Amino acid sequence: MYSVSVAGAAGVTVDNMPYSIRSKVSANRNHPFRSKGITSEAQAHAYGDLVMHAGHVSLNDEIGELRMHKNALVWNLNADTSELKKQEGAGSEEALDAQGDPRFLSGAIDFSLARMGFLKRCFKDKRISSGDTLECQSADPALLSHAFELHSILKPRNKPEWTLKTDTLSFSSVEECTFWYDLISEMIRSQSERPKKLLVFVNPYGGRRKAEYIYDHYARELFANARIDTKVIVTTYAEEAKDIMTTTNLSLYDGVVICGGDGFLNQCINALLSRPDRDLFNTLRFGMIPGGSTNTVALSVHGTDDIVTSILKIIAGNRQPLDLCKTTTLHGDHLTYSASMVAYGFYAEGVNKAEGFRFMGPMRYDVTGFEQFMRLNAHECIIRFKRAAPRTKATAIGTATATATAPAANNRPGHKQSERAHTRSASHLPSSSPTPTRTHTSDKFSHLMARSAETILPASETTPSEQPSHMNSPDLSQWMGGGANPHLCLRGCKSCLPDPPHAVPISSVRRSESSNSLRSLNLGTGDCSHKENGSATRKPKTSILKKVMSKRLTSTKSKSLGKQGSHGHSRTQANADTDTAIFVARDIADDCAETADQQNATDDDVQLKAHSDHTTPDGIATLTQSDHMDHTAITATNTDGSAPGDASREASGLALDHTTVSSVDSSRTVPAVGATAEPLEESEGLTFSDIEEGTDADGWEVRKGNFIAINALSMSCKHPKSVNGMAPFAHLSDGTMLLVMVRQCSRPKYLKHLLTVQNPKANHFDDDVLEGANVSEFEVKAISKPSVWMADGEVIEGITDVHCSAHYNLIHYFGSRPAVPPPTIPSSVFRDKSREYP
Ligand SMILES: Nc1ncnc2c1ncn2[C@@H]1O[C@H](COP(=O)(O)OP(=O)(O)OP(=O)(O)O)[C@@H](O)[C@H]1O
Repeated sequence: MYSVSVAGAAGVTVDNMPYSIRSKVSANRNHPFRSKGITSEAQAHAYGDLVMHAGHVSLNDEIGELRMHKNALVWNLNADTSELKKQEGAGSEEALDAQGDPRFLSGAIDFSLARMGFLKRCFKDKRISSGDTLECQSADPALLSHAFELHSILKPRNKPEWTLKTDTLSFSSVEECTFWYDLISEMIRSQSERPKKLLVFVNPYGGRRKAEYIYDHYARELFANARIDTKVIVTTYAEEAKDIMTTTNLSLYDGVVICGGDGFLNQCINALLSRPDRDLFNTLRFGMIPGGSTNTVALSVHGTDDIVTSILKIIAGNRQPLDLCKTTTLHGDHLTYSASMVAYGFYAEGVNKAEGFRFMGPMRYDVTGFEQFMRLNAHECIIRFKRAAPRTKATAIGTATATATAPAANNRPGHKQSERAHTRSASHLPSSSPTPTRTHTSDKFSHLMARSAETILPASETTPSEQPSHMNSPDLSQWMGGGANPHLCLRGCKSCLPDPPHAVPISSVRRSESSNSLRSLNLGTGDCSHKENGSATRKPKTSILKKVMSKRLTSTKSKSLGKQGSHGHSRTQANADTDTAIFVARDIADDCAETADQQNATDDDVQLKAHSDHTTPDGIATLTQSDHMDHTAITATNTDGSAPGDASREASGLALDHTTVSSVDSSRTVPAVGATAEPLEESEGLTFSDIEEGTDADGWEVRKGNFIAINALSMSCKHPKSVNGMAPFAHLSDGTMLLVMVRQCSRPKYLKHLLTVQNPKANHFDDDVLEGANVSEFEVKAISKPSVWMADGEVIEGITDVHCSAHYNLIHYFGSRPAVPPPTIPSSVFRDKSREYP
């Protein structure tokens, strides 16, 4: 980014020069290229030899090419570049003399709107036709050869929309002109973050089915002028983007851009993370040109769903790390990753039903939302969640740096696993995580780092006091995990954490274990999570993995027993260390199991063995990891040869059954929404009434009852109808998500809640029907009347019981947070009519 003072625009941030498009065509900043019915994006400014870019023009749906030829501007209708080249070589241009009209000749070679209108009339009158070439001599070639156009991006401080600005710079000599042209070109080239090659997927099916139009009329020209090479694929079937994403060599691209909605983006993200070389997520960026129904991700990240803003952020090469939520079954079978929202109940059912009303466009959500409201189903379930402690940049930097300076012993060859485990535990989980983080990394050091980080970090550009007064309500701290001062995720956000200095391994994606996991509950409700379907029917994990998981249970035995009153002693240090090793082992095995179905790792990979230093009284954990991150195997055996975990299950008194992973009854069908599960009284093991609300032995909080909606939001989830979003204070990259639980209530109360969500001046967390918690993990087990789950607007078929965990900075997005809060008036209410697509 460079700040260059140009004539009449002092201090403008010059971000992109090679545009050949001028926004003066339209007074409407959001649609700079639309005016008077002419969909022309052509403002070809050809100045002598310094033709910046000719670009494409469209006139009456005809595509043409503008270019300079011997000091004359040539407009060749319907000619593609190869055709032009051929013509040039053969010198066979057939010029149509348009000199008869003085308007055409008088204004030099600036094809302003009037001239485009004139050309349009010519076209209509059949004075010119497709394939004709127009030639026009410059009125003042001497002047024009000493000037060029500078195109810059304006980033207003008082609104989130970015706009284009064009300045014509004239110089007194060709030398001076060339000097500045070269200098600015060099400055632009030195912006290393700008993408050079993009893979673009256009979904002609999503939203109002205008994605192709949006891409052609907004993005194509801008990308071409910014010299970004694009491979554009307009999808022809639902899973095409996923198929291409899993087979294409993505290392050729700087980013994947979708022109569509959140569901389409979700598909591409999941496709990347399912690849063997998914480490690409460290470098590859995702971008979104809003072309779907809600475009929540673009709205939440940029603060606006303005198409031009999204495109300009891609061109500028902005990089915004995003947390993802990973959803698995309670048994750990991977389901999906989501960037914005995971929902159960009200919203998920609404989205599910809305699929049948796609022809209505975004309005389908209103229709099904109304139907949902009239039904107002509540779903009986148990929710367990682990609150995330408020994090600050300071503490995060402390842990990240502490990680980077891990003890040298871990860096020695053959100790690769320990190193990985260390990295993960220290930097990618919320600090409140009870997982086996290496707390032995000097607390004093972390403390010092935290202090120094506080000193060096720039203050947030937007302090809470600058935000609207209703955003500072002290009541809001109740759902922030207590203590944190809630503030919006704006530029310079204080809660979002800096990207760690090291690459984030995918294996940072982990879930923590707790002995009271809901999967261990056998309430006789029928496990609805195992319907045969795409992702839900993944192969069960290896028996080795089961052993390790059971091993983990064994190690937590004393804790469980303590709860039961059989043994009151606390765990020994040896046991705690074993936990660490086994936990790490389980984590790697998780990765292994996840990737096993998606790839066949080559057998000739060099295997590195890392043996855990920790020997337990009842077992040894052995890790075997290949050089390749995803080629990992793991073994764990009890010294007595028995199946690990059996003892713990017997002793704990809970019907712990982690081994059901391999004994899933795949013939089970999913209960229909609203169906009642088996009565609890007749079930084996625990009954629903045995579960108590409050905090369990693992420190997780438990809620039970009838819930209308359970939503987990990784970002503010702004929506055209909810200008602040469902979670106004959620953050893009703080490693947490906001869990929102809406209990059963009367229709008027729920209506009030829905209206409050839409009211930008109200705080819907004041509603007593709702409880919010900033969490790092949660799990839900349906008891009766099971509903459906949805991730980023895509329904997860056949799943009712899930485990979700927040994962810090898992992908990078072409975007940046806005500097200012969203306007207080919902854009949907006063939407500028000119923003509607034709
Ligand atoms: N050519 C196609 N034909 C049919 N379906 C498609 C095609 N291309 C993509 N899809 C599917 O369309 C679905 C919805 O797309 P998208 O998310 O872009 O729109 P949306 O659902 O209207 O918007 P939003 O998610 O913002 O509400 C995706 O799940 C995707 O798999």
